[in-house]
Amino acid sequence: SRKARLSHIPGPLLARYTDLWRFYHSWRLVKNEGKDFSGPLTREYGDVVRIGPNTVAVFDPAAIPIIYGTANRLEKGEGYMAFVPATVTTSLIACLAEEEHSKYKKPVSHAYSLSAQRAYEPNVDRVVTQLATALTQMAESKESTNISTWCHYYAFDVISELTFGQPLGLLETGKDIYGMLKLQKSSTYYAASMSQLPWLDRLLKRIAIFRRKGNGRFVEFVSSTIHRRLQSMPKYQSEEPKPDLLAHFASAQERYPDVMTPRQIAILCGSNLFAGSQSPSYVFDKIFNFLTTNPSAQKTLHAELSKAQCIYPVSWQQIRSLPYLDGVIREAYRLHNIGFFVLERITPIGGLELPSGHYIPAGVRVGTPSGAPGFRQSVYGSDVTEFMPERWVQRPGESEDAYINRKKRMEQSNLTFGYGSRACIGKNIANMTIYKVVATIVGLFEFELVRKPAPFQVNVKLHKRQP
Ligand code: HEM
Repeated sequence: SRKARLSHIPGPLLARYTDLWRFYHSWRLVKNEGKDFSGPLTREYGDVVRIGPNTVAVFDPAAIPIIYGTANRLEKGEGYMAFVPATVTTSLIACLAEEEHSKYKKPVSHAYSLSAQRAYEPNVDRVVTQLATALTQMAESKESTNISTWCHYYAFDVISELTFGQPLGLLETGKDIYGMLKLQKSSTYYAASMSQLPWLDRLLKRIAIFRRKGNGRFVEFVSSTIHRRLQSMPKYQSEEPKPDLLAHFASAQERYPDVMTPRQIAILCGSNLFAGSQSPSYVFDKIFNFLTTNPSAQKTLHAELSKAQCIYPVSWQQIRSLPYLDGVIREAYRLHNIGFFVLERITPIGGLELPSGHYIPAGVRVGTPSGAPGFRQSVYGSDVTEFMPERWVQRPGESEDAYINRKKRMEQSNLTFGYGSRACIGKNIANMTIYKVVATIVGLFEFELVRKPAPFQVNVKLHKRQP
């Protein structure tokens, strides 16, 4: 029986019998975002823990290449379907079979590459400038504001601008005009918990009310923008730089007419807007929570930007290797991770042997929660829960070699963007849009905290710095 097959893997008693254990914990972890859940679990059960009748969570970073590497190419588990609407089955994140995934990824992967991204930088600058202008007005009027919300607006507007050449308009209006922030919050709860009970997700999606396509006005805005752009799109040569992702998608239509249908292009754009704004919004929240409660860190970062003689909005080239800025953002990446969702894969015929020596039989859901490796005390030290940009910077007295090795270990014990063929396709875009905006607004403003921050509530008074 299933129970007996995994009886050699330790775990909470209830989890042997029901998925309700992980359902509950996943929901609770979204609520207590940023908490280290892996520490208590591994202290009690070790690095390989049975968290459901047929699900095993693996916390040993050495297992990451085995589970996610291209050598084994394990397929994704059904839990991923909870991340997409009922009618969408060809979104990259939810293509469970590897072959199916390659078919849909191949025509679009170039659009997300570093070389394609160079052409997007002016679009990012436009949106960064829009945010800086809104913040300048608030600084002048001396009103206090929630900087976390404004960065969330930026996250939506910038990804929308890069996807189809037009922002959603949240920064311009200063309002969540489509109710996206609320929708994103409820979707996060839904996906975190329903991914643990895929049968319930399937059932709910059969019920009419869950089959609605979501927020009507938003869907209409997105589809009419895409439609209009596709009608008036110039014909690009395949090597020619293109201003945004939609231009790449449209030009791939010629070479891959069966895959890049108008519907698939709409799916790609829609999932970009969601996947591309959700994690960044958590990252911004962490960054500004940290910087506003630590004025000395704000000073250090500002001093680094001044020394680099940054001109605002900063260029990507100018700031991509500033060590303290890099440390601030890497800490937010490491600590922002939400949820208990193991990036689940299905063990292949013949099962899977883990580096720890554990054998997992075939057909078992196995994986690591993306946030867990960043909380590894043996790699990051006993202060893992602290936001400490300095841990990414060379220490006084530390040799070059020792620093490189220490950093490499931290990078290897990290699953923020996933690993292997299913890793985040938007990582380069995420880096550029996040580094540029953080550097620009810390360069232009000083933030004074007006009350103790809470999740997604970082209320500040802004002071414009002297040029
Ligand atoms: C801080 C920012 C971000 C983080 C931490 C993040 C994290 C992740 C993770 C963990 C995965 C899934 C890996 C797996 O299932 O094994 C993923 C997939 C994905 N992300 Fe991101 N992401 C970020 C930003 C973005 C952005 C800006 C975009 C769009 C431009 C994006 C688009 C996607 C897509 C389309 C997938 C599915 C890829 C595939 O299966 O081929 N993400 N991301």
